Amino acid sequence: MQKTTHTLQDTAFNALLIHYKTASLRTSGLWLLFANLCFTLFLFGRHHFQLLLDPVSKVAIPATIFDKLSLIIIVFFIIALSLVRYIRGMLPAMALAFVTGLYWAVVFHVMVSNDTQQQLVFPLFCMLIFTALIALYPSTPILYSFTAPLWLSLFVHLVFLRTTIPILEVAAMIIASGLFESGRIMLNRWFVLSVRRECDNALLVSKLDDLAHNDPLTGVANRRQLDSQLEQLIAQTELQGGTLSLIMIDVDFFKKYNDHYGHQAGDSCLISIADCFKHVVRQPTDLVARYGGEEFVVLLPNAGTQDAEVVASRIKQSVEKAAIPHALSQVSQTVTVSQGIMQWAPGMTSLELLKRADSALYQAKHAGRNGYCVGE
Ligand SMILES: Nc1nc2c(ncn2[C@@H]2O[C@H](COP(=O)(O)OP(=O)(O)OP(=O)(O)O)[C@@H](O)[C@H]2O)c(=O)[nH]1
Repeated sequence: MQKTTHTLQDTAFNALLIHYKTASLRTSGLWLLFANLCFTLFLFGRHHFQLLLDPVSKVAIPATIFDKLSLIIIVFFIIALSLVRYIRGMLPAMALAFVTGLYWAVVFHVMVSNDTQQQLVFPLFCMLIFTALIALYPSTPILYSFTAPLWLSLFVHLVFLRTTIPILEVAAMIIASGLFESGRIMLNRWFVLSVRRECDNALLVSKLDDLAHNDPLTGVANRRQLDSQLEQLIAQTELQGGTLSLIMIDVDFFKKYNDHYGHQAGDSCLISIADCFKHVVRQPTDLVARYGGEEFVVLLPNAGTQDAEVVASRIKQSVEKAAIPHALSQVSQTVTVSQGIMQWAPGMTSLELLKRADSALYQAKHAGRNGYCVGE
């Protein structure tokens, strides 16, 4: 039982985690693509910045292949920005992240190969990976799809394409990697923890709601829910017209049952009887409630006396079919119930309706039990 509850809790938690991951990645993915577009625009505009900042030297940054493809790249980012909300599933998201990361890896390669632009690479690399970290930390596979080509291109360049390995730059890259990975783990833990808290709170609220509205033994509605539902139904029927009936049910010779079989068996008997009631009413409009002790009430909206009598006879049959042995009953060898039916009439309060149903039940008891009487 406890294992089942744990599995249900885990399932709820996993569903919530996926929901929040998707929602968060959808928003932050947009932001990341926008940041990428800004970085790209900066790169394409850097010739003009350079000339603006240093007009005397007139040293222009040489154009690369990317400057020639600038329009295509900007259009790619704009399309990706407008498509991001339609992305469903992990693979397409990873593919988009990978293509974007690959684009930057190639950009870096071109920049590193071009001597005058090398100083831009490391700051741009750091900005990109930390921007990606902020946006994509809820999903490690998507984050790594984006950053893996970047790490790889820088690593290959530092280690294989240089004549001597630049120790300082390698050290800076290792520090950046350490900060990135520890930051990712920390942010991810906070994310999972906050979703876990949210899930626990939701479960707690649902448990409290259950306790506030349902009877803990039988699981049917409790007196509080019955009272509020009855008031609502009376107000509704008064306003819109229509019919409303109520059946009050009492288990026959239940004191004797308890005395003979014990209180625990009495509890099990009440659970089985409540199950019988639940199975014979219309769902979800009718309401089965525990009125108190071994008394139950069935509320039947849009039902007149005749409909209620049909339900009462179904209840009788269902309880008989359950065949719960009752050695001390004077009317049967199994547990039986007596029922009082009352139809609501205009002007009748909920208290009056319950009182009249109770009188009808009293009549049914006097008439020999294991049956029902209709109140007036
Ligand atoms: N096991 C159990 N017994 C309960 C519970 N609530 C009430 N009872 C018992 O139900 C019995 C009700 O007894 P009575 O009101 O005398 O009614 P009865 O014995 O059914 O007699 P009749 O209604 O005349 O047929 C009492 O013994 C209560 O202790 C419960 O939650 N569990």
